[in-house]
Amino acid sequence: MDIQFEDLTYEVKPPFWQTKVPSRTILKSVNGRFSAGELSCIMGPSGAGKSSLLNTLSGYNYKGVSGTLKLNSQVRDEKLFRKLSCYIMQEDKIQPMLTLNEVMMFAAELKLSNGTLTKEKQMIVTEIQNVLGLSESKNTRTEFLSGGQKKRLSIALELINNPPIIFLDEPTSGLDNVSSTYCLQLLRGLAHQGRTIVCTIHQPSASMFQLFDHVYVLSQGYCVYQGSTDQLVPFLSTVGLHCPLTYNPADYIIEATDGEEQDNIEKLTAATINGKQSLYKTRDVNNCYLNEDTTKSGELLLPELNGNVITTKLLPLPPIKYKADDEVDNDDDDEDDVVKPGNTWCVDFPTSGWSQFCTLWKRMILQLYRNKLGLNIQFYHHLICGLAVGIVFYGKANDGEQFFNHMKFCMGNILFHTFTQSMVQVLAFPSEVKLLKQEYFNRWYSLRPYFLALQLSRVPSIIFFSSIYTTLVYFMSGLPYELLRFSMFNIICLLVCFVSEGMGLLVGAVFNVTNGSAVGPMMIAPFLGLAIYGFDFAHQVPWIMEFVMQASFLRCGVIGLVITVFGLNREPLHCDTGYCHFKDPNIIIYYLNVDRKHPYFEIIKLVVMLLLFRFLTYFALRRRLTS
Ligand SMILES: Nc1ncnc2c1ncn2[C@@H]1O[C@H](COP(=O)(O)OP(=O)(O)OP(=O)(O)O)[C@@H](O)[C@H]1O
Repeated sequence: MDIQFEDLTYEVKPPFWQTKVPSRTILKSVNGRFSAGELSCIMGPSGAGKSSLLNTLSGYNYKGVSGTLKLNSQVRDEKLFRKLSCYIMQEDKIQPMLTLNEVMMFAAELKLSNGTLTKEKQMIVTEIQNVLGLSESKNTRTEFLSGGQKKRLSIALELINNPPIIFLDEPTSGLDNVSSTYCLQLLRGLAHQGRTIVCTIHQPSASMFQLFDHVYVLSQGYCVYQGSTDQLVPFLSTVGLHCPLTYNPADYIIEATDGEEQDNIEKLTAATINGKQSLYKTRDVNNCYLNEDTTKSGELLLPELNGNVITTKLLPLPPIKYKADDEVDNDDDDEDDVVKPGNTWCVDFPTSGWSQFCTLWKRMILQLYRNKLGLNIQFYHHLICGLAVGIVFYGKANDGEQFFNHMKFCMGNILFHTFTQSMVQVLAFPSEVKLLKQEYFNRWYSLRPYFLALQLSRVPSIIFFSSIYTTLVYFMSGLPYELLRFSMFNIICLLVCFVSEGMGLLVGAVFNVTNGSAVGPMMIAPFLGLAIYGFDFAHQVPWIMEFVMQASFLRCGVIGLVITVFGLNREPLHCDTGYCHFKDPNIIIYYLNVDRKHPYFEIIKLVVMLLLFRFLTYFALRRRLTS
């Protein structure tokens, strides 16, 4: 499938509050073509606009983009194009805590249709592992893979559903020369089977440069060369730029077009008519380069890696029919697309929402269970904090003289759950969002099943750890051995956990770790202020403040605990000094002006807040994934 672009402009506007900063044009009416069966690269000096062009062509950037994008000479349908292409980002974002084979099998579960048997999925996965030289590491956990293996795994994951168009941002970054060459040879082999492979590369060595069929050179947002690698030097000579024989042509053109060589940029842009003019080597009758990497027996010969020559069968590309007019999908709702018969590329999601949910849930549970260090930290955190709070308030729950300690006990428990659950998500979720963004962009699954799996996968561990803490503090503090009271105590603490987790997820969905770790506590602060406001003058709190205080889930939790601890027909407390003002628990309840409140009402409010934070997180994620 050939990609063409005409008068492509990409303009970045400053944020609305920076009124004096002008908008910036990154790509300036560039033109070009990337053909099927070729390994193409976008080159240029740093800041030339390579990543911007790749992001624009892949559909990753769409705001501020103007011009015409075509597929096989027809204006492309973006939605269909997304199904035909995949984008492998520079940073290798790979699911942690799983082995290479498991990661690939989960990807196969998500990317191959429900009708494909597990045996067949494993065969496809094994074949790709063989082709990409990953079979020896298939049982290695992804975090222990080398940089080159990670890069090949990123490619392997996207090859599972065999897309005809692959975009890669800097596939060789962070790799040594041998691994880079191996990676490019691999991509060249895949391209020569009929795929369109486009990657950006900063400055390839001479040997790497020769592996590309087609190069597109950008400088300052203009196209300064487009054509085959072997035509570059003759082309440069026509405009008076003579590349010495011993010089790497890639280095030469980058040096000749860096920011200070304005004349050269203008000359070359004019000569290529900003990409409209291209210089190709001879093609065969099928308008495709002769495939020198493919042997007659249908095997792909890959270079030697660690002493082994990898010879394997090709990953054939199925025949692809593309007729933009026929295939335009007018359904606006991404989630409800149906399979169009006869063309497997037209499936929005190859698996059902339920199947996506099950696969994602299994993957999340496995990752959670494998994260032994994380589980141990959480276990000891809850155990030690539970013991510490239990010791501090040991036997005090029955003491009529300890009014302030009773309040500290209720608030302390709520604060413990709030900080524990929210901060874990604030710190952990942003990295998961990056992974989600890549998988979502490459259409592995839709957001709804992911979100549901995310919510449900954490429930068992939150219940388990929270119960350890609450059981310890409940019994060590000396609260009555009553099932209803103990259950209510647990439920209220659990609901605070879930609301706080939701708040942490919301912050993690919107902000990165650095900003989130400031915003997270900042968000808790007003809720905390509202939670403790007015307890010592509860009957004089103005109605407006009473109304505002309802918004604090911490207050709901504290009131819920106060009523649970001192309400529900609690027996009078002990009093050793003869007179204790708060000996009767009803006086505490009255003093705090919660005598007309019921714990069930606080529970309902907490459930509403729990749902509210979930909805906000869902919409924040949706916005993040589509912006
Ligand atoms: N969203 C953005 N807002 C402002 N400037 C941007 C934005 N995206 C890109 N730029 C600017 O556009 C120019 C081109 O960026 P781009 O990342 O495409 O360059 P590049 O050729 O890939 O560079 P490098 O090789 O250094 O990665 C840079 O000067 C960059 O600062």
